[in-house]
Formats: sequence, structure tokens, C-alpha cells
Amino acid sequence: MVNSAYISLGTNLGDREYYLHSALQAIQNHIEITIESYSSIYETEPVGYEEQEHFLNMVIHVNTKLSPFDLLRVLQDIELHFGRERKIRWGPRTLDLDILLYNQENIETERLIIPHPRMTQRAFVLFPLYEMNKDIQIPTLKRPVSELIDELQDREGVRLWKRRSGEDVFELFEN
Ligand SMILES: Nc1ncnc2c1ncn2[C@@H]1O[C@H](COP(=O)(O)OP(=O)(O)OP(=O)(O)O)[C@@H](O)[C@H]1O
Ligand SMILES: Nc1nc2c(c(=O)[nH]1)N=C(CO)CN2
Repeated sequence: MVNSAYISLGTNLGDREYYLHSALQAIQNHIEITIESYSSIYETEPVGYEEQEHFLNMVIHVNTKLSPFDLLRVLQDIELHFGRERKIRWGPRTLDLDILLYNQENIETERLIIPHPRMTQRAFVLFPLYEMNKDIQIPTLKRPVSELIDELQDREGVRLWKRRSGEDVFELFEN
């Protein structure tokens, strides 16, 4: 069975664009994952731990035969390959790959929680997700992403950085 998943990408250390493109390539190269669509790339102010550089964030939609647990393992291997170290909670990182949604499933285990437990309060996740699919439902809440955006406490600090202009072509966004 082919499953539909949304994955968020984040980076705020080193050559941020290199890490995003490398992660996309590594995901695309996996034989059991196909990237169906990409959001634009957003530059975002850090949330949670504020004494750090701005992030680049984006969301992708993939089809995969992998279970959610196998998908998590693949993403964690890619994070590690690109030098991810876990030092400070919500602190700086070369690459962070989170599973936001997996079909319309609700999973609650020690290793994996889907929908991602903090996604509904994170403008840096909801804006790119909304760009890709305005009607997508968050299964635990049974509400569309558009309503969550309306209710966000803090929607500042998320700026379009590179607009998606083709299948995998990004153009610098001119203000
Ligand atoms: N939906 C999910 N996607 C990715 N990791 C998850 C998910 N649910 C639970 N986890 C677990 O969270 C652990 C910590 O992940 P990570 O270090 O990326 O957290 P973080 O990025 O610092 O913070 P946050 O989880 O708030 O984004 C992982 O080891 C993983 O087992
Ligand atoms: N703007 C922004 N802030 C964050 C991010 C992120 O990807 N973007 N990731 C975090 C830990 O997952 C903590 N804070």
C-alpha cells in the first residue's frame, strides 16, 4: 500500500540551503520514497530557544511504502549523515526532519507521535503546509490547517525566502 506523508525540513547552521537540497536529494534517492510536491522555502525566526540564527523551513509531501517507524528511521539516518547533533532542546541544527502527518493516522508511541505534537502551534510548519494543501485536515483535531493558521498566537517571523517556481526549481523571493 502506498501511504501519503508530510515531512517538515528545518536548518539553521552552516550552509542552510545546501542542507535542504541535500536532504531533498537523499529522500528522493530512497527507493521506497517519492517526493510528490514541495512548498516554497521560508526564512523563519527561531521558536522555543531564541538565542540562535534564523531557520530555513519547508514542507514536502511524499508517497511511501515504508511504515511510519521505518520512515522515521530513514529520516533520522539522513539527519545524522548531515551532521545533526542533539545538544540543546529546540537548539541549532544542520538538519531537522520531522514527520507531520502520515495518511490520516493518529500514532502515539514513545518514539513517534503523529500528527507531530507541536505542529499546530508552529507558524513555520503551518504556512508551508497551507501553501501545499489548503484543505488538509489535522486528524486528531478534525480541523483544516487554514483554521489553525487563523488561530495562531504568533504568526510573525515567517517570511517567504525562495518561491517554488517549478517541479524542483526555487527562485529567490524579491520583496
Ligand atoms: N512525528 C515525529 N517526527 C520526528 N520525530 C518524532 C516524531 N514524534 C516523536 N519523535 C521523536 O522525537 C525525538 C526528538 O526529535 P528531535 O531531536 O528532532 O526534536 P526537536 O526537533 O529538538 O524538537 P521538536 O520535536 O519539538 O521538533 C526523536 O528521537 C523521535 O523519536
Ligand atoms: N523557526 C524555527 N524554530 C524552530 C525550529 C524550526 O525548524 N524553525 N525547530 C525547532 C526544533 O524542532 C525549534 N525551533
